[in-house]
Amino acid sequence: MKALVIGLGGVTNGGKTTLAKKLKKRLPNCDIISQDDFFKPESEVETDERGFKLYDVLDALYMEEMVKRIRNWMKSPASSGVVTEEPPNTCDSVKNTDVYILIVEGFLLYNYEPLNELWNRRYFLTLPYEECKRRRSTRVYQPADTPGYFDGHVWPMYLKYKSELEENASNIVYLDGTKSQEELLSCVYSDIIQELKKLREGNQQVTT
Ligand SMILES: Nc1ncnc2c1ncn2[C@@H]1O[C@H](COP(=O)(O)OP(=O)(O)OP(=O)(O)O)[C@@H](O)[C@H]1O
Ligand SMILES: NC(=O)c1ccc[n+]([C@@H]2O[C@H](CO)[C@@H](O)[C@H]2O)c1
Repeated sequence: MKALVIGLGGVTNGGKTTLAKKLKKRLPNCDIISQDDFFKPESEVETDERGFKLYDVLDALYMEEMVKRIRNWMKSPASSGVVTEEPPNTCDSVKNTDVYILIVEGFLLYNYEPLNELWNRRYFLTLPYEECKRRRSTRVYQPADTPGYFDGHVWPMYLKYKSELEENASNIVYLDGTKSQEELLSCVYSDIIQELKKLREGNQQVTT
């Protein structure tokens, strides 16, 4: 059995969750793990001297639990309940596939060492400051952003993380999050199909 582990990272409100759900609908045997499900409870998240809760750092997340969840999936993808009906709108090259696909979506995926060896392919959605701030202002988190939170914590942490990636991490496919949902979907979908084909061709080489 073969598995593909896809990272869908990027800026807050970049459209990660939206894109992951659309991909799942079009790909066979596809499951999603969301980093947002691993946030610590508010009482365990540190507060800085300005009174900002420090949510946009790895310390705010139960990362070991997330790695365990991913590794469990990899041990036995078929038993995680993802065996799906053939998606009606998928293309021929993924029909009758024995490949399982895991999409891990989240805002801090590529600066956590234990995850680095797991990815088959990594994407990163970006947004310019204005658009990110606009989208974020329409969302209500629990707890809600306090005044100045975006400019004082969220955006600076994102810039720091992104510049670390640009310096250290290779093979990340950057995506412009201002593109339409359809365009992003078709770009990432066809790229994943190429990865599936590579896996299949790899299979053939082994068996013939
Ligand atoms: N391509 C797009 N163009 C315009 N708006 C989009 C696009 N994709 C998503 N959105 C909108 O942007 C907002 C954020 O989307 P989404 O929740 O998918 O982002 P996210 O990256 O998962 O955010 P976070 O991880 O911070 O919760 C939503 O209101 C969504 O409808
Ligand atoms: N899910 C949460 O517990 C939570 C609480 C407060 C803020 N956030 C924000 O989620 C984004 C990642 O999706 C980060 O930018 C956090 O600020 C999440």
